[in-house]
Amino acid sequence: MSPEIPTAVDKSAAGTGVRQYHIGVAPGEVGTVALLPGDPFRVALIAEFLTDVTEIAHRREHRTVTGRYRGKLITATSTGMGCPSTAIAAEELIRVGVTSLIRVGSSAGLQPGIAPGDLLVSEGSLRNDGTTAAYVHPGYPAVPDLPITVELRRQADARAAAEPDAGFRVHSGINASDDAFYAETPSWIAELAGMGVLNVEMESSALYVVARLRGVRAGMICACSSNLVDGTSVYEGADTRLHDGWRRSIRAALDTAVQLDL
Ligand SMILES: O=P(O)(O)O[C@H]1O[C@H](CO)[C@@H](O)[C@H]1O
Ligand SMILES: O=c1cc[nH]c(=O)[nH]1
Repeated sequence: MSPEIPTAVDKSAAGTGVRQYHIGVAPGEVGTVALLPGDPFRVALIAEFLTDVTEIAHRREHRTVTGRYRGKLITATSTGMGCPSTAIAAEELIRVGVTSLIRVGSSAGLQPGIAPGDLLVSEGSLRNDGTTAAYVHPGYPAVPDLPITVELRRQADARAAAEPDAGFRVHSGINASDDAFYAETPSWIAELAGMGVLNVEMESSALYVVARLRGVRAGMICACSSNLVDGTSVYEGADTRLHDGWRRSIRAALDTAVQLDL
């Protein structure tokens, strides 16, 4: 029998009600809903839609602003790339009072016909990451909040209807969350596509699992950056379609926050 080792720190209780160690945000500085891009530079893009913008903190990859959209207080915090930093950002935002988390990401299409700039609403995430394995059983599903998901789809469709000549489409389905961008081999991409997985990104599985475990709501809408099966790519060279997709996904997330009063 191994001896019981006493521990001084219980992380499940650590840091509640104080300025957070990684994201640098304190209770009272955030709204109840947060939009989560991966890239700190896209926090500024979200801020363009807000009034009364205040930068709260910028530590490591986590930049946070608050502002108002149609009167509602909105927080935007970047997660950085991948599940480890996303889980930290989600845990710390929840500790300071956020109850709804909407990722506004970029993601690669895995089915033919998904084009750069198209909008992708997540109905669930295949957990190909290490972080969620530290939290839950292998069979535990990574699923978003249903009302948020349905409203994201409705708002995305409304954006497409409002811009009939813009040439983008809306898709929804299961995505994968991979840990390793450059370890996505042709055979892994084909396997995901063969299972009907719609798109791949790197954060939503952690976001959904942490949200479920902590009793808050989460969802995701992405803009397509490239298509890994038909080869339409914006990885090499500038392309305005991804940027336009980000703006539309942010608008759909903000309107979802207002419509559901998150
Ligand atoms: O643009 P973001 O939101 O960071 O999302 C995608 O982009 C990064 C990879 O290029 C990963 O973080 C992936 O999930
Ligand atoms: O956005 C992403 C994430 C994973 N792999 C990709 O090709 N793109």
